[in-house]
Amino acid sequence: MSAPLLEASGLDLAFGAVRALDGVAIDIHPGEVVAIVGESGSGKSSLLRVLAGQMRPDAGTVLYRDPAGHAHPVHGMGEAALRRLMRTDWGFVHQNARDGLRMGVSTGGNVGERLMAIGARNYGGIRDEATEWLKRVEIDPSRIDHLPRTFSGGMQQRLQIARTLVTRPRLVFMDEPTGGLDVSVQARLLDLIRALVADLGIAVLLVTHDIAAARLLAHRILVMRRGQVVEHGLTDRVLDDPQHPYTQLLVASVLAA
Ligand SMILES: Nc1ncnc2c1ncn2[C@@H]1O[C@H](COP(=O)(O)OP(=O)(O)OP(=O)(O)O)[C@@H](O)[C@H]1O
Repeated sequence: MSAPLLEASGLDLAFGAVRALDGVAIDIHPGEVVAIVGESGSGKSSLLRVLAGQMRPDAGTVLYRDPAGHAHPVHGMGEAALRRLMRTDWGFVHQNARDGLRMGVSTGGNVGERLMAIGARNYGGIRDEATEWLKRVEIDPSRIDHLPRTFSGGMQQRLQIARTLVTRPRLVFMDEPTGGLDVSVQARLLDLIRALVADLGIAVLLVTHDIAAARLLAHRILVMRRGQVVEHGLTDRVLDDPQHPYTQLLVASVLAA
C-alpha cells in the first residue's frame, strides 16, 4: 500500500476540563474513505478541525505527504501555506452549505472561482467546466447564473460538493455533509458523493454520526468516545463484528431504530 496522505499521532486537545481529544492516532491513504463516528460530543469535529489545520492540538503531530512524497507537519506550515493547500490539494465540505459557498456569487461563479484559484484564466473554458460540474451534481445548468440562496438545502449541498471537487483535490474533509437534510435528500446525496469519490479516486475523511452513511461510503471506520478512538478497522468488520462494548451499543441502537 502507498504511504499515507495524512498521518496523525498522539493528538491531545482540552477545552478546560473537557478532553476533546485524548491520544488520538489516525491515518488515511490516497483514494481511501475513512469515517469518524461516535455520539455527539465525542470529539469528531475537533479531530477533523485539528487534522485540517484549523485548530492546534495541545500535543501530537499531523503530517501531510505532498504529491512528491515529502511529509510536512500541518501545524508548522503557516497560515498562507495552509490556505494554499485548502485551495489546491485539499477541500472541506461543511455541514451547512452556507459555510462553504459564497452566497452572493452566482452558481457558476462558485464553481469557477475554485478553478481560477488554481490558475484557470480562460472564461469560456471555466464556464464550460462549471456547466459540466453542475450536470454532474444534478443541478440544471440553466441555473448557472442564479444565486445559491434561491436553491433548496439539498441543491446548495450539491453545489458545495461541485465547488470543492472541481479542482480534483487529493483529500477532502467532510463534516456531517448530509446533516440537517430530509432523509430522502440524504440518500440521494450519499449516492452522489459515493459515485464522485470513487470516480475521482479522492481520499475522504468523513465525520458522521450516521452509521448507515459510514457503511455506504467508508472503507474504514474509527469509533470515538470521549475523545478517544475506542475501535477502528475495516467498515464491514467494525459494523458486523464490533469488538468494543460502545461500538456494539452504537450498532445495536441503529438496528433497533
Ligand atoms: N470551542 C469549544 N469550546 C469549549 N468546548 C468545546 C469547544 N469545541 C468543542 N468543545 C467540547 O469538546 C467536546 C468534543 O466536541 P466535538 O464538537 O469535537 O464533538 P462531536 O463528536 O463533533 O460532537 P457533535 O456531533 O455534536 O458535533 C465536547 O464536550 C464539546 O462540548
